[in-house]
Amino acid sequence: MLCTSLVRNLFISINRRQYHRTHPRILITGGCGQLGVPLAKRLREQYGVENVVLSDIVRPSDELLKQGIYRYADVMDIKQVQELLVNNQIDWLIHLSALLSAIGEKDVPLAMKLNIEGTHHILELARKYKCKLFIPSTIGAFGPESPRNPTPDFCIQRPRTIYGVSKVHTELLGEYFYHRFGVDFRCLRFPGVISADTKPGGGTTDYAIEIFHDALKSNAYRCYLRGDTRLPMMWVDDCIQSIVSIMEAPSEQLKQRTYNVAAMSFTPDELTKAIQKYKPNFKISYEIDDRQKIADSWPQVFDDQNARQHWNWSPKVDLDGLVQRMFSYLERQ
Ligand SMILES: NC(=O)C1=CN([C@@H]2O[C@H](COP(=O)(O)OP(=O)(O)OC[C@H]3O[C@@H](n4cnc5c(N)ncnc54)[C@H](O)[C@@H]3O)[C@@H](O)[C@H]2O)C=CC1
Ligand SMILES: CC(=O)[C@H](N)C(=O)O
Repeated sequence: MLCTSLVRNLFISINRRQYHRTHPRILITGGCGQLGVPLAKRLREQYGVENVVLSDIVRPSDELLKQGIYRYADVMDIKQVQELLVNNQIDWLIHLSALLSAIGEKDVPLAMKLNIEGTHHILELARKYKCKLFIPSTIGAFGPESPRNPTPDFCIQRPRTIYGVSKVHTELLGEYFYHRFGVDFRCLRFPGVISADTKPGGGTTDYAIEIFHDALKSNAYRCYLRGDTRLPMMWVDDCIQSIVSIMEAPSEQLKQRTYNVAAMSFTPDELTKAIQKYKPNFKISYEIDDRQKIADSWPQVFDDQNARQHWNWSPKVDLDGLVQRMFSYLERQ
């Protein structure tokens, strides 16, 4: 009798483990921002609505609430995230909360607290509860001394923003936790991500989103970066696909824990020309601000050959595809 029940329990536990492997329970922090909303949508389609918990400190829209589970969690308070991890039997932790580059320079103490202390909490919880962990990094993790065209995965990194410094800290600490404690840490350095249905959160690359809204509203845009400022960019669906791909990649396929991912690079002048194919009378003017200095210290072209070779990374959308998608999404709204 005892033996039968032991065998049955063992069976249930093996089945549950297998189920969690194919249907991981996922917690996203900072999930109401530009990347979290489309990421939650994609993960819910892939692994089941009930398996994805979206968390943030902001009040979610009614539409977001309808899409699945939402919980309040401030990453500065480790106990709030811990409670969610435990109560929801989380397998994958996707940590998106951060202050981006431009907004981070406006409130350095908050950026240090959120981007550095918040990340310490997440790393500690991933270690304690053996969660697979994804934290994005950025082109902003490089600085003026880095090679800018192209910028490889491994080169000098001396960023000059608190955002960049906090992301280098995340990359190094995540890799340390992988080597020292076996935390399955995975990290991608993203270019500026372009999307139509969620707003950008205060970065240096935001112009490449704002320009479409203003093109539709007034056929004109005043840009805060010089016309020849080349930066790496990516359509949001490619960004979301890269997260799913790296999370699903078998551990032995990953020869490093932090990878560059790229899709395209363009300047405001080049983006203007691509927009004028749809709106021939569109005009751009320039009023340069502090963000120029940040952009001038960042990569112009990202070298992502390791991601392509190790886990078959391959973006789908180029500049013309991006412009076409932005107008078709925004015109429908
Ligand atoms: N959007 C982009 O172009 C890029 C984004 N990334 C990275 O991707 C991640 C997500 O970026 P986005 O979605 O664009 O940022 P976002 O600024 O749109 O969203 C960040 C979210 O974090 C939340 N948050 C702020 N304080 C919090 C706290 N104490 N506890 C919990 N959540 C808090 C905010 O409410 C917000 O919803 C960030 O780590 C960012 O560095 C990296 C490269 C490019
Ligand atoms: C590239 C990023 O990390 C972000 N969009 C920013 O401009 O700060």
